[in-house]
Amino acid sequence: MRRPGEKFIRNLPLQRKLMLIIMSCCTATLFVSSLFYVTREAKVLYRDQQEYLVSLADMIAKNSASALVFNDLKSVQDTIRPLTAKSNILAIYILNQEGRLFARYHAAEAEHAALPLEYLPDWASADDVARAVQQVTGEAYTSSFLSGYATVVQPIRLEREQVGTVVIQANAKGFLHSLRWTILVALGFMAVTFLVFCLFSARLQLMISAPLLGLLAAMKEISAGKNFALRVAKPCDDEIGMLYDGFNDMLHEIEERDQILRQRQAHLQQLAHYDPLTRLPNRTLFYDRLGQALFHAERSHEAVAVIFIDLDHFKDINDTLGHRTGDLLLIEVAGRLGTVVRSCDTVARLGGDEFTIFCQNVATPENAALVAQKLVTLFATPFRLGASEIRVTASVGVTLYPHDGKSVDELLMNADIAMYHAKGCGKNVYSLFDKKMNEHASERVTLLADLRQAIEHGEFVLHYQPKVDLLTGKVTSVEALVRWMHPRLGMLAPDKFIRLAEEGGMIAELTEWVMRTACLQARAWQEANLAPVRVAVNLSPFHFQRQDVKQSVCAVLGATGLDPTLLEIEITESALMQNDEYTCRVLSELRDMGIIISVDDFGTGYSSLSYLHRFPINTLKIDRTFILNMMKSSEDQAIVTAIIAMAKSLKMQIVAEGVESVDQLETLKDQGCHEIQGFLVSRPVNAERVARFFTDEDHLQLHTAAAETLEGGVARQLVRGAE
Ligand SMILES: Nc1nc2c(ncn2[C@@H]2O[C@@H]3COP(=O)(O)O[C@H]4[C@@H](O)[C@H](n5cnc6c(=O)[nH]c(N)nc65)O[C@@H]4COP(=O)(O)O[C@H]3[C@H]2O)c(=O)[nH]1
Repeated sequence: MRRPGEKFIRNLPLQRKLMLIIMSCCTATLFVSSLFYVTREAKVLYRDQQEYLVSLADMIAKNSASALVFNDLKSVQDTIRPLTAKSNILAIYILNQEGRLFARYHAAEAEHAALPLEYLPDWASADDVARAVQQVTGEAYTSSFLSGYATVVQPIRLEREQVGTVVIQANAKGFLHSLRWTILVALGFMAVTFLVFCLFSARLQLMISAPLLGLLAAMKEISAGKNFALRVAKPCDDEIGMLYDGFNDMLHEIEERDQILRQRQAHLQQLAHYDPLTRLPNRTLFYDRLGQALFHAERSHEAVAVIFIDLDHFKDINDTLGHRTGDLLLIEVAGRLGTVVRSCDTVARLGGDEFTIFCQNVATPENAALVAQKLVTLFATPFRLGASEIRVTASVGVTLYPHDGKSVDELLMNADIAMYHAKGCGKNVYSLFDKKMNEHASERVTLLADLRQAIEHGEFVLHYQPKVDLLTGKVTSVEALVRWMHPRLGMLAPDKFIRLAEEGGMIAELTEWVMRTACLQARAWQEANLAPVRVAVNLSPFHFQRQDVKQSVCAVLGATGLDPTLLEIEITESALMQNDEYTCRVLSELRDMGIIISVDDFGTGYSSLSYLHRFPINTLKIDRTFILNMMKSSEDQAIVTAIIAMAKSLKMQIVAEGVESVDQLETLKDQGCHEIQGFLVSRPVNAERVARFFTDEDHLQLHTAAAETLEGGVARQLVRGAE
């Protein structure tokens, strides 16, 4: 337990503590040395006094011994009289051999009550005198000195025989006087030395405490200003100097860590608020800024336009040209978007190929539309990425505060809906938000829920479209195309729900159902003794993102017992490019099993024709848009010619999709296309109706003849009537 004084001392400032220590030590030393000095001086004085009295007593004893023997009082008195003139001698007593008072002499000054022999009468008995002398002798000199006098008792001897006793009593005035002076000198010395010590200790404590206090001041300054770049100048080379070195080292360390911390904080700040790729504000910062802009707009009654931009077919670019190119494109796009808006507006990247912009103080919806149009036009110029040039378009959705919505979430949702609307309108356009779009959006949500149920309840049917060999006119295979028998909306085409199934994560289940049904159907045709017909099934690119494509195909083949050579798998160009190595491996394995691999919608993607040979592809299906336009566009005609030539050189089968007219058929035939698929032969029809095509009839001859003999429109109706 600490004592209160200890606590008080501990809490004293350093300077005071040092002063206290130095002064305590000095005072104690002074006190002890002065005490020693005074004691020693007192002893010397005392001894001098004593020796003086003893020498007087000896002298009296020597001079009065004979007179005492002869009882010569007068001689004795003569001997002692001169001594009594000395100021310090109070009384002298001579006792004879019997111990009785023989002679006495008192100093002239006033009686000294303390003298023990003073009141002894002259006739006092020897015993009384002896007792009085005994009492005097018994008193220590010291005490008698301190009590104001001193007494010396000396025997008077004559030839070794004691003939009397001399008692001298003296006052201690001289001794005390000298002692006082000695004490005064000691005190004076102490005072002067103390003063000198004070000055010295003040200086000394300053020498010790100043560097420490300097360090303390520097520490306070650093902790107040957080300026870790500050350094303290070392005042000396002792332990305190080492403390300064340590302090500086520590500051250096802290400064370095502080710098790293600041850099990391800045980096984290950047990561938290900015998109690392494009350096545009990210979703968090955009939400924050838009929130503030809306707050400001509400107070100043201004309108704010929120714009959602989504690149069209960006995924295909990523899949076919690689993610590096995709990233470079996004950076370029971000740069271009920044050129359209004012400095007070914000361009952000929400993720993927989605960008958002808000423009403050938009006077009218027309102004917002103007900005949106500018944004769409931005994409008219191709993007130059290194050596290659990429054309990409964007769909833009615009919504207005406060007209369309008041909150950040609402506005972004509206802009998103408007953007989807623009995509639905054929992409590369902008669309202003309309409340009706919301209805579409909610319809989409309802349809998604319906789709989930449809998969559970099996509300799908397959239609089949034949592919016909251009040389023999016979059906080579049929493509299975799914339809949804919606309980409320009737039969829905795949474009109404395939994307939904992909986005809703249901495509794998749906594809498996399609594959199983198509394989079962092919088996059924076989069992009905029809010529073996191959069925082609579409595999979604999303399906390829799962790592079990082969497994699910094998499972279906195993379950249905269909010969793998009677199964064809159609995948789009983008699926082919998506995961190069994996896709290539899976397709090779499937082809090794005898399954035919076709590339669907060929020509719409970004695949480099030169590396097609690396994939295990049997067939290329030229996209129907080229077939549709080839009779009017020489460019499309050239593309079709090039695809056919290239496929031939790679020893691939060529199928032209969407053949509707005899002209198209003839042209394709002339160019050496192998097969056609299209309304000219048949629309997709149910299993029962498609089976009619599995005879040996030359379907091309049939349709061509019908088309040639009748007027174009009627001919087509007839041709389609075959469905
Ligand atoms: N204008 C015109 N169109 C023609 C002609 N001949 C055929 N078509 C249409 O072209 C589509 C051919 O299928 P696709 O290119 O694989 O394109 C398919 C395919 O990509 C996808 N799809 C269909 N069924 C499935 C499926 O089971 N799974 C997956 N993943 N996708 C499917 O939906 C797309 C559209 O299918 P459908 O609406 O059945 O549309 C079919 C067919 O009706 C023609 O002469 N003129």
